[in-house]
Amino acid sequence: SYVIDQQALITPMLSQMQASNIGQTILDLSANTNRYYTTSGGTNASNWLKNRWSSLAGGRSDITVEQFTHASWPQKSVILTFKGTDNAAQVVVLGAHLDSIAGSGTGETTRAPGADDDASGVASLTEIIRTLTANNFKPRRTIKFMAYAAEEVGLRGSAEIARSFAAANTNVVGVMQLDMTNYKGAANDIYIFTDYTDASQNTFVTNLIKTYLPTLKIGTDRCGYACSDHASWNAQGYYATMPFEASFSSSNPRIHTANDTYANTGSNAEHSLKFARMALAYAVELGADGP
Ligand SMILES: N[C@H](Cc1ccc(I)cc1)C(=O)NO
Ligand SMILES: [Zn+2]
Ligand SMILES: [Zn+2]
Repeated sequence: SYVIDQQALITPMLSQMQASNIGQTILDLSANTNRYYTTSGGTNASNWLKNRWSSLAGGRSDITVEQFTHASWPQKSVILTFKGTDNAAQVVVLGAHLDSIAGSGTGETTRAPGADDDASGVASLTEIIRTLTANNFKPRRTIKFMAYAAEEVGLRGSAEIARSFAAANTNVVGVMQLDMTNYKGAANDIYIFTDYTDASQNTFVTNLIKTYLPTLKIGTDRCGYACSDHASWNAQGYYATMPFEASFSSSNPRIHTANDTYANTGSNAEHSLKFARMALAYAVELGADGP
């Protein structure tokens, strides 16, 4: 039931969220030569994020941070879990991908900052976690934040995780993917992608934006292929949504090159902040439902 009724909790949190925090995380992540799934940079970024999210979790016993080991490559995915209070069996997932790429020959010394693709998504999730923990937020449902390994090489990290959740019959009630949130290439602010996603959840997210971010303009588009990790969850029959920075034709032209930098998105994270706020509202509204 996509009821929107958490305004008292959400509205004050939205004003605490800051673009500068998102920008700093983008810089921290893109400081690695690259975050490719087989390089030391890719492993370093995973370990750095695990530590970063662990420090945000503080000493709370209902928050855990883990690294998901992938058998056939070194980069681990990072998962932070808010265990639900009285409806913990139902799970909400918010994801972004940790890895970066600059051409098929990416190796140890290849420069791939991946500031927009997808440090911007991981940084948006990080600002949500910071805000939720700062407000001692406790959801009724379990909420999992995921930074996937190996998205650029075939959505491989999210595919393994989504398959393992399906195999365990985990009741994931909804998934949101944030991949590329900081390049405002088109007229509208947030584009809801309609392929490999769920129509009724897309409507819910549209209503969240109208409720909590009423000045933002909403567009829709489609990729025409499985263009990010939401497709891994969709493939397992889970409801997914991917809000995206621009229309397909106007998306960031510098991705997958050494020029996908924070500076090339204006050295600010104002566009990402819209996505972080929308995704916080998604997490809190969906996380608020009882059994
Ligand atoms: N394929 C996607 C990039 C991508 C995704 C959606 C759109 I619209 C344009 C470009 C990718 O590289 N994800 O990491
Ligand atoms: Zn990419
Ligand atoms: Zn991406």
